[in-house]
Amino acid sequence: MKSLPIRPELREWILSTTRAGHSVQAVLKLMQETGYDPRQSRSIIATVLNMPVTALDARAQKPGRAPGRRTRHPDAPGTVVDGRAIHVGVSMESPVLRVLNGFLSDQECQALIDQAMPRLQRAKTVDSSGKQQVDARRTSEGMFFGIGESPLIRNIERRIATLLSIPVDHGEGLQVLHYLPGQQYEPHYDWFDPEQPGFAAITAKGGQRIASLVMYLNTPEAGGGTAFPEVGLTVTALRGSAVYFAYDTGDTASLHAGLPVQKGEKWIATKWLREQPFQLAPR
Ligand SMILES: O=C(O)CCC(=O)C(=O)O
Ligand SMILES: [Fe+2]
Repeated sequence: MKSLPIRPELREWILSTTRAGHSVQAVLKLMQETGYDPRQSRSIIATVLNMPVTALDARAQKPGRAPGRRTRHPDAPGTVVDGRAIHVGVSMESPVLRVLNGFLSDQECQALIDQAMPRLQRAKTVDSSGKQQVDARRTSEGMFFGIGESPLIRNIERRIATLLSIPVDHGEGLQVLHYLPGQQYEPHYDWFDPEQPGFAAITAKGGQRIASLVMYLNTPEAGGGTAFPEVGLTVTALRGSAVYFAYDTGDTASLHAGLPVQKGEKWIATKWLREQPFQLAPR
């Protein structure tokens, strides 16, 4: 896209208004009310705030609640699931987020790493036509466990289902990712963008994603936290803990990134949850 000349006063106004706590969507609305056309205002805001225009397109969409089932957000101070005490270390409502301490035992973390290691491949993302593709934004290696494929996986899936009060079959297969120093997962949303041409194909089974649980299987020596840049929060990657976040379609507060590992390595297991059953789960 060609860059537009932006008046310094307009640039300063956008910066000071967002710094004062107004949402980007509010800034967009104000600009349109003062006569800027919507495309032009999006492009100007994206340039000034140094963010992808696509993120602003999503902001402009009306956030929507997927019609299906929702997860229950765990309450502080925590709960006992299957005899395991899980503590809510941090709670936030926008985005809806919980840091869950003690979600996995050290043995479970190690077993997940050991079982995933021989099956790792360069991590893929889903492209706009619904196909899996290698993605430069995601430089880690990964693999998927089949739903309920072993007693270990079944235990973890049941724990997630109980804690979040959603049936096991609403989950996608558990994904394990491995990052080396310098590797990262750049800012993204886990919900699927309805404007993307592949949306219908991606959501044909299971519908929209409604929540994510990222479990940390080890503690990187430096770096590798999960950042939520819209709220200035970084969750530390700590073995056995997890971050849960839930979202509606278009919820831009759920923007998140796997920060580059600076030293050591990082292993995570991610469970994405859908609004409808995604698969037939053996129980
Ligand atoms: O690596 C992380 O901390 C985040 C991973 C993530 O965003 C995902 O698996 O969807
Ligand atoms: Fe993600």
